[in-house]
Amino acid sequence: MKTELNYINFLYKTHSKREVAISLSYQLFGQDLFSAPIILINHALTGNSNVAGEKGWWKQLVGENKIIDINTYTVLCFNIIGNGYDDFLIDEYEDFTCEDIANIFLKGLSVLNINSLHALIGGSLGGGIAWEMVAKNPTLTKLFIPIACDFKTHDWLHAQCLVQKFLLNQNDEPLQKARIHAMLCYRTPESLNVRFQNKYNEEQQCLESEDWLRYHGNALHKRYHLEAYKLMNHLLMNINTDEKMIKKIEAQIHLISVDSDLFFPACEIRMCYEMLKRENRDVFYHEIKSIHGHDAFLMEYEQLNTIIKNIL
Ligand SMILES: CC(=O)SCCNC(=O)CCNC(=O)[C@H](O)C(C)(C)COP(=O)(O)OP(=O)(O)OC[C@H]1O[C@@H](n2cnc3c(N)ncnc32)[C@H](O)[C@@H]1OP(=O)(O)O
Ligand SMILES: N[C@@H](CCO)C(=O)O
Repeated sequence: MKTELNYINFLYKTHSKREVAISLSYQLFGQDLFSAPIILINHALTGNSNVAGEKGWWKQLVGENKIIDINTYTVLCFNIIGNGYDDFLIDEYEDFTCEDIANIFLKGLSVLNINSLHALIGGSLGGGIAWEMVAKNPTLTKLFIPIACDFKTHDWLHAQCLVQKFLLNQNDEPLQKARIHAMLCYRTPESLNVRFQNKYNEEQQCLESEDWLRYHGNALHKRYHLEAYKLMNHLLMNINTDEKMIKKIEAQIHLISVDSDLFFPACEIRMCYEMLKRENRDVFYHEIKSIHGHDAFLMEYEQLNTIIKNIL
């Protein structure tokens, strides 16, 4: 499957009052627009609009005869502006918050004449942006499915992103080192200890776990821009959805957490569920059981497939 990048161009004034020429890129998969229900998927930190097909980051979930079946749905995915996938980078990244990205995605939907969605799904940072979108437009979607994320950045997440910021702003392999620290936030002690068992890699003269971390640092360095990572980290630090507005969301809400998530802990997502329940929202809570932590939403496909199949 090969789908092209499309662009929507407009001027946008950020919350910080900077006017920026935006070129919002997106990809469409499956059925032609307006011939089928539309599912918008918001990508996570280092993801992009290429959600399905050979190199699709969620090809286990999205595709022909997959749970998100492109024979049934039109799947739309925007690139978070400045992620570099469309060669567009942002230097003044601190001008943007998740609220700005939500406004930009909503403008994109409006330019495409999409007034309502069958489902809005977002993982991690993409889920944070999705929360900001539904808070701004409570009738936007029939189903709202935020995965491994919350409607705001809590202290713990902010603290991890602060360490990321320190690493990204120093000169010695900034992106590689930040990714190595981030991998520890995306996994758990048990995930690493069970997998690597203190095994030593004779060739590399280091623990297998260290080799794996270095591999991931270098792999991201090869495929990602430092400016883009700084922006994404800054956005993660600035998810700040208006709590009053989320109580007005009309969609059926399905919160999906990972029981071992160190980044967006399940206990916070459960608290959000309780709060929405008290407000009589149509809300459900699902939990992925995994030793792998936050990244389980990219690993535990059997569980995720079952959960999402029962929702759609
Ligand atoms: C969510 C979004 O919006 S998109 C972003 C999602 N994608 C990413 O985060 C990309 C980075 N990838 C990852 O973090 C992980 O690969 C995951 C989460 C996708 C899967 O995790 P795991 O199942 O633990 O995979 P793991 O990290 O061991 O291996 C991934 C690849 O790295 C390779 N690899 C891992 N460690 C090493 C090493 N030490 N030396 C060489 N290669 C290695 C594996 O062989 C594998 O290669 P393959 O994909 O060609 O088969
Ligand atoms: N590991 C994933 C998810 C982080 O939330 C990424 O790099 O995008």
